[in-house]
Amino acid sequence: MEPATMAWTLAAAGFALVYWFVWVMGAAEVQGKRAVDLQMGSIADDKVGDRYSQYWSFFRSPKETAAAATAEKVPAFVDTFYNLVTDIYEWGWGQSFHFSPSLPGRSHRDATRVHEERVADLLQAGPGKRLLDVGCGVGGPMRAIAAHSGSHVVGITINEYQVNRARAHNRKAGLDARCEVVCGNFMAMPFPDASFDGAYSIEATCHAPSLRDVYGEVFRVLKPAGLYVSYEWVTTPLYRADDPAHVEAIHGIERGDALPGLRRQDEIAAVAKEVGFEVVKELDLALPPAHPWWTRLKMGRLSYWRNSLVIRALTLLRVAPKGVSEVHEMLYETAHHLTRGGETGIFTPMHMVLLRKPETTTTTAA
Ligand SMILES: C=C(CC[C@@H](C)[C@H]1CC[C@H]2C3=CC[C@H]4[C@H](C)[C@@H](O)CC[C@]4(C)[C@H]3CC[C@]12C)C(C)C
Ligand SMILES: C[S@@+](CC[C@H](N)C(=O)[O-])C[C@H]1O[C@@H](n2cnc3c(N)ncnc32)[C@H](O)[C@@H]1O
Repeated sequence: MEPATMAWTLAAAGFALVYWFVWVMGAAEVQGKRAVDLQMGSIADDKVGDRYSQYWSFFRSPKETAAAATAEKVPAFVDTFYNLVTDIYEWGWGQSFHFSPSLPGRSHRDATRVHEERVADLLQAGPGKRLLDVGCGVGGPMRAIAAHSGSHVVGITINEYQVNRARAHNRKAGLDARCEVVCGNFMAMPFPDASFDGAYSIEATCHAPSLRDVYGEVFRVLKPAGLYVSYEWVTTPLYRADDPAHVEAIHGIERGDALPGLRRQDEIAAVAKEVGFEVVKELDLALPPAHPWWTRLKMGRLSYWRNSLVIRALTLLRVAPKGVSEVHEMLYETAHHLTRGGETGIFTPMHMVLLRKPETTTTTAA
């Protein structure tokens, strides 16, 4: 072969390989985000590195920092985290930012949908009902629940970038008339008292420095007899604070997921009762006969490696902002800690509580 022909053939093959690797393989499981579209939320490209260091500085705060001062900073720290990870999550996981028990012989997408529809069924949702999604992400669960039940869903997230992504997805799915998204803090919600028939939170309230504050707000905005379902991230009774391997896994989960501190399983219902809820049902959905939720993380190892290469190449070509690689590495590590948490049984991301606001509430004088 002529050297020139050889060079052209190699160049064409190289181009085809890069195209396949980045545009085809690199697309999200639920198409919508491609590697070439990765941004860092609303952070300007040249500020990604700074924000990433800022994120880590939260975990380096001096011990003597008053707990209250740290708690005040949590919403801004969580907002920064979601600016950094939202696109990578969408690209590598899909539009629902949570886990689900795996369903043998069925896709991740099916398992995710079933876990979300369970919420709608527990809430007895239906047409004419107005539901609140507490910590809605980019709205994967909201769309599934609105489509399954016919209800109207209002979602709240602290992250403005997610609000825009969620609204765009709602429009694209033709569900924008029944799915609304609001930017705000779920510990001080911009909704009137008794304005929702039901509410749910999927793997979101673990970001709150005080569960009492979120549950108290949900209680306030629910109508009397309204139901609330929450899937909580907690440590299980198998967790031993004197086992260094346990501590490492739990700290790894907290650091890689913007958590001010994981709660114990038995704290959840206690807080719910304190704010006035009746506990209708409480169950760890990760327990057998459910199939492991962490197998999806384990099976993804090959694609993480591919994703890492794609991100490095795009950063080098200046298509993706600098700093994305570091964030991706952090998530890779987090996946390892989450898997350890699941395999050892010391952690669950799906401790489910079904709560009811009593028909009549008595207000106690202060
Ligand atoms: C509820 C929360 C988020 C839970 C999960 C949706 C995410 C937790 C860890 C994330 C991921 C880890 C590894 C990434 C991988 C290296 C990358 O190539 C593709 C994306 C990942 C799979 C990413 C996807 C989302 C998670 C599974 C928390 C924050 C409370
Ligand atoms: C892991 S994501 C889960 C999103 C969604 N429930 C899902 O399953 O796809 C957690 C969500 O909680 C939101 N969140 C965390 N702290 C918040 C706060 N203080 N106020 C409002 N939203 C918050 C985040 O912005 C994010 O949307």
